[in-house]
Amino acid sequence: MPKVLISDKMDPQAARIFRERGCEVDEITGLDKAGLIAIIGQYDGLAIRSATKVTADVLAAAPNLKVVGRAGIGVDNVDIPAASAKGVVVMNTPFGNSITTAEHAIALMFALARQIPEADASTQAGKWEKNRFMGVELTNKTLGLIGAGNIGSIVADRALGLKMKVVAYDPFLTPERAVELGVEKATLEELLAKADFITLHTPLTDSTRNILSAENIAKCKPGVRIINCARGGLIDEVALKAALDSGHVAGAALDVFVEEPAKASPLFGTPNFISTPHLGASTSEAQVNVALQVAEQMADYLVNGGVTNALNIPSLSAEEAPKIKPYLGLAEKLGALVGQLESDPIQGIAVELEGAAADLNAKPITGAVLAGLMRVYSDTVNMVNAPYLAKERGLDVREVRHDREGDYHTLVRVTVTTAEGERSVAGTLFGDAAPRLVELHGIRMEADLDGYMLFIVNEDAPGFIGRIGSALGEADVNIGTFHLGRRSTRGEAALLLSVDTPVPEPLLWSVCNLPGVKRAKALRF
Ligand SMILES: NC(=O)c1ccc[n+]([C@@H]2O[C@H](COP(=O)([O-])OP(=O)(O)OC[C@H]3O[C@@H](n4cnc5c(N)ncnc54)[C@H](O)[C@@H]3O)[C@@H](O)[C@H]2O)c1
Ligand SMILES: O=C(O)[C@H](O)COP(=O)(O)O
Repeated sequence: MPKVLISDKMDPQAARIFRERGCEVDEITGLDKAGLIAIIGQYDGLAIRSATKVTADVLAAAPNLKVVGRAGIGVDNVDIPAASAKGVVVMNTPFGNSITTAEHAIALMFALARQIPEADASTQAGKWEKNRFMGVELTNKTLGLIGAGNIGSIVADRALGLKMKVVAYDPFLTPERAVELGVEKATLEELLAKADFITLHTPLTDSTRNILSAENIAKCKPGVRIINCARGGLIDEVALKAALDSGHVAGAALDVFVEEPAKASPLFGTPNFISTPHLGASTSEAQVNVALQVAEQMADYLVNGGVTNALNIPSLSAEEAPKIKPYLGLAEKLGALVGQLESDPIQGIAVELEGAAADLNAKPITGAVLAGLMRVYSDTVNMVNAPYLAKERGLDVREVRHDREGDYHTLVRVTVTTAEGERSVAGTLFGDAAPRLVELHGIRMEADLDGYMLFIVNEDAPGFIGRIGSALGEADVNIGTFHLGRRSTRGEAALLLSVDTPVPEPLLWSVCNLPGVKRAKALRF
């Protein structure tokens, strides 16, 4: 039974779903790095929010870990390249808290416009400072939206409802989408010059870090009010403090900080500055959404191999997963076959899909071929890290789909290129489920690739099969199945035998030395 650790505070629905889907689950929150490293080794899945940092050393201490699930959107607390290299799938829940976070941005915009937190504190202190708190209306003001993705679009919709004008800067926003959203597409410079309020809704990347730098803050309209419910690091906090002090920025509301938890900040105590402790996603509705979704997704992966909302592997819908699963088995076996057969370094690999296979998502099938191939060199390779390792090794990987109908209703062909040229193997699915080899190096041959096998290339000549049978018999190696094929009568032939026990090295040598044998390889599936 897969074992999952929930390491951040999560709605109890997550644990319930994990159990219902057949996973064992522990909830241990508040662990420091050493504490997490000490226990992570026992788990197949790790469910987190933003507090747990899944660093390379945490991953290194997690030999059984298969999936990290983020109950939320941002995955900047997960070292995705390190997870990919270790074959760990990283998933998030990209929509479950979007409305809630957009509402928090709108709430902070209102709070800034009417200085609600300061007015509240003053009133409760018995001051009744009616003349001190003069606000501004939102109606007819311009909201500058930096980032018009899921959350940004919801903010735009709500702001338009408040009769604001919305200008948006997002390099991926198409003119058509801008029209659909009812926003004016702008450059960053235009936005900074026009906006009365600016709200940030981008991830933290190299292109967005300090997008509100001292220089860009200086380009803003005097009296601008700034809201950040996305990620700390999008605003230069020191520059923001200076701009608040000078009055160039009339107010700022941050839910997120460069350093979190933000126990101290140059901004704290600044007039017209509002802060919340990363509460954007903290509503009961959003937390139920993300908890249910992350547990469903992780359990689906751990139990059925279904992949949804993964950031480092192509997704497989619940509908696709059962259809594609037998292909993954076939693809791994074909990859393992070519990986074991080739002695020369493989320079390139082509995965061709024909018939019914051509209608499927090729990425996971290619991932499985690469995993089978590279597992020959390392048993920690899987579908997740295989494409990364292949890229790292400079392997040229191609996917080809053929519309043509071949001899089989579905076919996967794997062709490898080495210094010696190209060689291919092909397989089909019998009854849409059972993987079956149907071609090996251009020779038609039907076989199950299973257990211990012996592959022999020889000259087709009378008496050869008897000699092989005797050699194996003398070494007490029992033959299970026997598959024969040849290019032409008395030409090159190939033999694929399944055997009950491993082929010992001395037997392999004596087979190689039999008259007519060109080469022989012991295989394992
Ligand atoms: N405060 C919270 O609790 C909270 C809750 C949920 C999400 N978030 C954060 O909010 C952010 C937005 O989430 P989302 O779901 O809308 O993400 P999203 O991926 O749907 O949208 C992000 C948008 O940013 C745009 N973008 C990327 N680079 C840009 C750049 N250089 N300049 C301008 N735009 C750029 C993208 O094109 C995309 O449209 C994320 O960082 C997420 O982690 C915070
Ligand atoms: O990216 C997110 O989903 C938000 O930052 C929410 O983070 P949290 O789950 O820690 O509240």
